[in-house]
Amino acid sequence: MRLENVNSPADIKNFNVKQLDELAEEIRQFLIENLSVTGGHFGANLGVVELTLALHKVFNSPHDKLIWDVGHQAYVHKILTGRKSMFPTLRKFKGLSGFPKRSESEHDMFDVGHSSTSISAAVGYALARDLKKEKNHVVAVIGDGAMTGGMAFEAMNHVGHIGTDLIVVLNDNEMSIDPNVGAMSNYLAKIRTDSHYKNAKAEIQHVLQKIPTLGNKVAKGLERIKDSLKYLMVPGMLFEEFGFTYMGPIDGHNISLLLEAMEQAKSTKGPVLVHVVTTKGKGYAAAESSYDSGHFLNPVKIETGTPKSVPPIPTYSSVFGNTMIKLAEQDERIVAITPAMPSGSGLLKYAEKFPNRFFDVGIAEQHAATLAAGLACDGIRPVLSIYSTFMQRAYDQIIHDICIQNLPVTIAIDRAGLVGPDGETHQGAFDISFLRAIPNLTLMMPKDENELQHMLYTALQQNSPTAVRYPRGEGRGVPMDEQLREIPIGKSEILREGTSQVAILALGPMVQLAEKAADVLEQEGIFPMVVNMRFVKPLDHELLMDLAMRGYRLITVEEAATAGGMGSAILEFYAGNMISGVELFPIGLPDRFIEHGSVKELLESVGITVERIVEHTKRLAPKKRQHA
Ligand SMILES: Cc1ncc(C[n+]2csc(CCOP(=O)(O)OP(=O)(O)O)c2C)c(N)n1
Ligand SMILES: CC(=O)[C@@H](O)[C@H](O)COP(=O)(O)O
Ligand SMILES: [Mg+2]
Repeated sequence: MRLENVNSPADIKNFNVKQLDELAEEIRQFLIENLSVTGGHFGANLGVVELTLALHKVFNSPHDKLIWDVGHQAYVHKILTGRKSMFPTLRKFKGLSGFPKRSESEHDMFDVGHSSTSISAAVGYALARDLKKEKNHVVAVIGDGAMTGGMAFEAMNHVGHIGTDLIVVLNDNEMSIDPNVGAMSNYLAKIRTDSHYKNAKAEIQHVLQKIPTLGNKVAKGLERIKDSLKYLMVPGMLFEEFGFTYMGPIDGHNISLLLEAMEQAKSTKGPVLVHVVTTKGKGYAAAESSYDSGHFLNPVKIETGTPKSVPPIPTYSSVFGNTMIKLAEQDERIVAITPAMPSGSGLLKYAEKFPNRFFDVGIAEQHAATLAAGLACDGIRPVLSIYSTFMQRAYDQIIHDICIQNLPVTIAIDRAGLVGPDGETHQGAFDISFLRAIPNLTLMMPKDENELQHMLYTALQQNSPTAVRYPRGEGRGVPMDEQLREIPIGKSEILREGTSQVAILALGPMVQLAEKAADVLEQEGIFPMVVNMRFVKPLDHELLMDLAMRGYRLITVEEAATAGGMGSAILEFYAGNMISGVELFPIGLPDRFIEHGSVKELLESVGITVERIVEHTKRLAPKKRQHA
């Protein structure tokens, strides 16, 4: 067993190829054993075992800087940098993060989780090195999916301009979370598969150099031929035109070829791109073949495949996907757009049914939003399906391209609220705060999966931008109405009238918490009003006015940043209408980034609990007059 003696990159520096291959198999076994218990990004990590070994053999982390893109494939990097004993706590509360984090290790150069940031960060490190006149290697490891992200091209454009020494390792496995899409993916496939590309570059350059330089005219003509030959024959020309020296494609599971390539990259001046071809899920058949090789929550289930005895409670995403099918059947103007998350967003069945009305644009949230705007300008009803956290990438496009033009775009915001194990980079904490300030935009959230389908239907009846936010995971298991109905915009739903002059104003799944708190309070003689707020914008002004006039004290509960959230909006409403003296206690996410863990643990850690709602409702409820 070699792995037990590997606790830092130094421990593999003297390994030969055979020993590294043996270690690779032990690491694969380690991943399978550990991830079948903890879950995590299984396929991506199985695919980079040899690549990560080669990187840590050739480069000297942390003196040399290894920067991971998206970072979900950095488990092997963590195993080699002294954290293998922490894997039983992977993605657990207060345990090992699923992504590189500078606070976790000196070998983690950049906190990641959102795609396509690695080359920009690497340029930063390279320029810092140059400014300090230091000597080290900077390596960005980016996947073919992440390479479809615009930021990657912004960074390559800059690198090509400054020409600093930088190595980009492109890990090409033809997969994003789902199969990769786009012209970039097709381009890479061509390079990958065309055998004659293998040594074309060397041969071409050898032949071209042999041609004697003749008179000016002929030379110019030859130059043009050389260029067109290069375009035809030399792989990676796209990257060469960005100023990179392209090397590849290289078998990403052949350690000796990888070592050779990394050594060559190390000794090449200027920007270098090493194109490595791997198989996602390598070494675990089910992960190699399955769509969901992006991340298995528990690979063991694949083998046992034990169906659950009780039909599972549908997830919000699956209800979204099923509702999209229903709506699209009724209205041929409807199309669905996803930036690279078809399966996660519940759109696979929809895509099968309506292939011409489904657009997976790759990791390109900005393009996805403005694409929706363009479609809406010309009579189409686009539904932009996007995770709350990734929507942060498209904020300007939502303002500038969708809302200023007041276009009928529906934004289906999935993963709104805490997502749990993915941690700080993925919590859907901020969308209420950054969306509700935008004029023309309607923002609503259902209390359960049944109300989600009605809200989606309602959104598509509007002629203006409408966002529906809903959480990750299962709904409440409530019955689903057959007939979809329109919910009056800006109208909340009073679930319990109550009699105690205190109201709990809850948003989305927080309604469930509010009702549990009301049950506890009623045992103690306090009968709060419980409201399913439904809308963050526009608020139910009539209800809020009525509560103020009747002297109600208010508790707001939202699984979103308190700063700028629904509670803030209500306070602004009262202030803006010069209504003073309304006591309101906002319960929401605190002013810090929320780490990884289960949603239940995280809610408790931030005080979004039944107990805290009870505590503050009791504090605010008017005291009963003691009878003499
Ligand atoms: C901005 C952004 N959009 C979407 C995602 C979701 N996401 C995580 S990994 C991934 C696919 C990355 O594919 P690739 O870079 O090829 O890595 P692989 O999983 O194939 O190793 C996506 C779309 C993200 N992390 N960030
Ligand atoms: C790494 C990444 O960004 C995605 O794989 C993300 O982890 C998916 O999240 P869900 O599991 O909520 O679909
Ligand atoms: Mg990939």
